[in-house]
Amino acid sequence: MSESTWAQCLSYLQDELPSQQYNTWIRPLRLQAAEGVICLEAPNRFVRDWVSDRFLARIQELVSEISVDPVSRPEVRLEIASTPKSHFEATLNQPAANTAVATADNIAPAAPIIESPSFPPIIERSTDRPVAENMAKPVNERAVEVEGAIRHQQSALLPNYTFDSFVEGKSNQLARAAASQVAENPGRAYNPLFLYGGVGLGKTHLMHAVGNSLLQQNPNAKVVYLHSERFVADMVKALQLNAINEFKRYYRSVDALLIDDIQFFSNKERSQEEFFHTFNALLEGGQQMILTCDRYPKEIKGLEERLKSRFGWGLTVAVEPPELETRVAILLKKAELEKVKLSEDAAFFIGQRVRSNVRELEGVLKRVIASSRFMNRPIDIPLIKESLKDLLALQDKLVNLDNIQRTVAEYYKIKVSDLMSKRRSRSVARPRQLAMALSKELTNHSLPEIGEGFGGRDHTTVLHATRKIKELRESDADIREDYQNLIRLLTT
Ligand SMILES: Nc1ncnc2c1ncn2[C@@H]1O[C@H](COP(=O)(O)OP(=O)(O)OP(=O)(O)O)[C@@H](O)[C@H]1O
Repeated sequence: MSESTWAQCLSYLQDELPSQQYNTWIRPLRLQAAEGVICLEAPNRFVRDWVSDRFLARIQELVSEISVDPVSRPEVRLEIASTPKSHFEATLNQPAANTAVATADNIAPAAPIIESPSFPPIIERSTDRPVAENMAKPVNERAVEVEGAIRHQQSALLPNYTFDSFVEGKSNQLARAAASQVAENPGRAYNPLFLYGGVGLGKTHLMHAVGNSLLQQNPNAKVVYLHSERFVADMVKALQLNAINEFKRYYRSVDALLIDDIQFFSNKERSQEEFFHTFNALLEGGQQMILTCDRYPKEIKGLEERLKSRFGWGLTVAVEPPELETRVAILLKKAELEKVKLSEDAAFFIGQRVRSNVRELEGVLKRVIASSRFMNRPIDIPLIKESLKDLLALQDKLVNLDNIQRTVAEYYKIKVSDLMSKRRSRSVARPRQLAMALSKELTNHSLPEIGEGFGGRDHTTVLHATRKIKELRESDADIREDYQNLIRLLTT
């Protein structure tokens, strides 16, 4: 099969599947030329099994339809791209040390240092110490200095960011499953694990959960967590100290490298170059990498193509904003951790009103807990209303029936008056039902009020609409995606 037939097949799949599924499962597949068969390479076993269970039949069908010669229909085969051996297998049996971070003495044998073939100009320049001053220092001294500086700056893992304290829901199920597989099988399950999604949705939490679990299994493991800006700063420092080899050695000696918010590598060419080589060395050495980003790798502007494509070699998973049930479960869990009594009704009330992300949800809960302590009152709905007065007033102003109707009409390219009309054709009836369901979810209006706002309909019509949309969100990927997009448009 030619590249172009596969591209055609991809474009069908892209239309058929929600983007998250397409990006996670289909996009990483690579076509390998073979005679009479179509060999698709999956980056790892997990992707291969998943694609095989859920998408292979459809891929086969499409390939047969698209193929020029219908008689010799090629068979589609899925294989795993060859993966490196896990570095953890080699280090797991080493004696435990008191620290999870290497010292100059206990540094594990470094992965081969690949010198950059070309040396682009340094653009992430810093000016606090002239290079010449450091050139005079003996190499060992510089190495210790760089090691010390890096170790000093490196962030510690947060001990409370564990799998136990992470509440699972539909929005993060896949990411959590992938993270726990990485924790069980570092360097082998998926490398790198790439978590992406909006702010405050739990990417850092999951990343730390893997790190904490690795340290629990092997206290001697060198698990390094840092923000991408730290990597850039360390590199600049190393260049100033004329100790870039020590920098390379340090980062390549880790058992697991966790880098947060890699979108900050954007337009930092020298850092990308350095990271590219670190990445290759770690991958070759079977050392685990986990990366987070606020968007899908291919959408990061100012990032080299070769890095983008390498990020897809492991598993790329989205973390979505949590749905209501998960928001409520998170609130109950956080209250339990804080040893505070929170009824389900109260959690539901907050969860319905705070929808953007988990960090905001936590902030609101903290405010409510503080008010309850301050006023010495139990957490009930009147107390919540009082302590969140400003936020609720602002929300009422922002999300109302009017702007829900306008947003939905715009989204489906229909008129607001269609939503009010009695027209029953699918092209307006479905958007109308969605708009009603969103009104129920996002505003404090009662069913009769919503019915009234949609051309004087009965409250049972609104009830039917909300039930129908709930059902469709389970069974119809397009409706699920539309609903999430609309929530996002209306609440952020
Ligand atoms: N599913 C969850 N269960 C429990 N706590 C969660 C969950 N998701 C997020 N949190 C909490 O929400 C807060 C924000 O999460 P985190 O810092 O991991 O977000 P993030 O996706 O990395 O955001 P950013 O991109 O802004 O760094 C943290 O305190 C985290 O513990």
